[in-house]
Amino acid sequence: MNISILGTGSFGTSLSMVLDDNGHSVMMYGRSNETVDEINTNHTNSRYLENIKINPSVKASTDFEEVVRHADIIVIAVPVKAVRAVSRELEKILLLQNRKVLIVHVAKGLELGTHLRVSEIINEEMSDQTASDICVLSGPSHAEEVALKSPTTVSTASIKNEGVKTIQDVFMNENFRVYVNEDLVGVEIGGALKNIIALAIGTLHGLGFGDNAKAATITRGLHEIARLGVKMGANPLTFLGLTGMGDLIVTATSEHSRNFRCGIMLAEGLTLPEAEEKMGMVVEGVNTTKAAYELSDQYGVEMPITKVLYQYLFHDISEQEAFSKLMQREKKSETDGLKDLLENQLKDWTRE
Ligand SMILES: NC(=O)C1=CN([C@@H]2O[C@H](COP(=O)(O)OP(=O)(O)OC[C@H]3O[C@@H](n4cnc5c(N)ncnc54)[C@H](OP(=O)(O)O)[C@@H]3O)[C@@H](O)[C@H]2O)C=CC1
Ligand SMILES: O=C(CO)COP(=O)(O)O
Repeated sequence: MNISILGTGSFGTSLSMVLDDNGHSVMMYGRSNETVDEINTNHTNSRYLENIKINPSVKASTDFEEVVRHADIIVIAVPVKAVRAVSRELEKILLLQNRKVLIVHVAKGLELGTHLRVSEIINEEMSDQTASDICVLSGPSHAEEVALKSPTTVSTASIKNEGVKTIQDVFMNENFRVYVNEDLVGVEIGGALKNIIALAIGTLHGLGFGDNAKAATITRGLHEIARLGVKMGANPLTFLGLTGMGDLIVTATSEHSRNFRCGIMLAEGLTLPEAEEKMGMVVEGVNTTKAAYELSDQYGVEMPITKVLYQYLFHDISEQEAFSKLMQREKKSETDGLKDLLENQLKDWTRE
């Protein structure tokens, strides 16, 4: 098939290799002349994927119209804050070309202000005339490892449940396994909110906290992700899967993770803008912490780790204050706030 990837960052580039390996004709859209020239000439993308040779048949261009015209399937691989503008432009071009494509996005986060999930943003900007379905592809999948063909498993879900089979077929190979999931909300919420927990654990790591604290933050982090997700309509079981537990583990324990590394830099004393600047790549957990904090208020869901991280990032409370706030909360049962939600929601998802 003809597939175009919007974004020449780390993940878009690694996915271009998966798709090219699978025999598809792949074009990438990038806004930087330098990166596009490097991909076409040297078959590398040194800013985003060091020491990786990209398949020579992958082509890149700064001409958005040309890249869109190439495709039956479009992969949106830009940070969440760019998804609305890119989708709006895509809608405009596809209307001019009088064409309809299948959309799949890989962005993990929530939009600031609207709190929308990424498929909702795209759906607001695109019409039935241009998009046959809007899918997400998400799961534990660091770009650096995908590019090395290290075995990776992800899930796909979509608005109409129509395009997922095609997405599974075009991406899947012996090193890249794709599952279908019917729970779009859960898949997107798991992928977005794990970044908050990874940022928090990076900070803990940077401050020299031990493995006990990290395990506690992963476990309690998953609880609060599930609590919010379930209130938003997700299947509780999704949070035990690749896009919940799976992505949380990989992001919260890996030096590849930009969220984890950003947390370390904060613990070392860099300000948030300094840490983001030094990273030079997107740290989705920052905006998502703010959006999730506001959502937790809107849905009346307790999210103590998100709340404390929000205060630490945006209201300058010290690390010490942050962690004593978490540890000294009132006494609770471990399943408080989860049991009823899970039981009721699970019934809905298992009813035929
Ligand atoms: N990296 C990973 O391992 C994974 C990332 N993801 C998710 O994928 C999304 C993209 O991440 P990733 O590739 O890592 O990000 P990077 O920071 O590596 O790259 C972002 C890319 O998006 C481009 N971009 C930004 N704004 C625009 C815009 N307005 N129009 C066109 N292009 C734009 C950048 O272009 P420029 O270079 O010109 O700035 C760059 O090519 C994120 O939501 C991330 O959470 C998901 C799974 C794994
Ligand atoms: O989502 C990812 C791996 O699944 C990448 O995480 P980071 O954005 O923290 O690098």
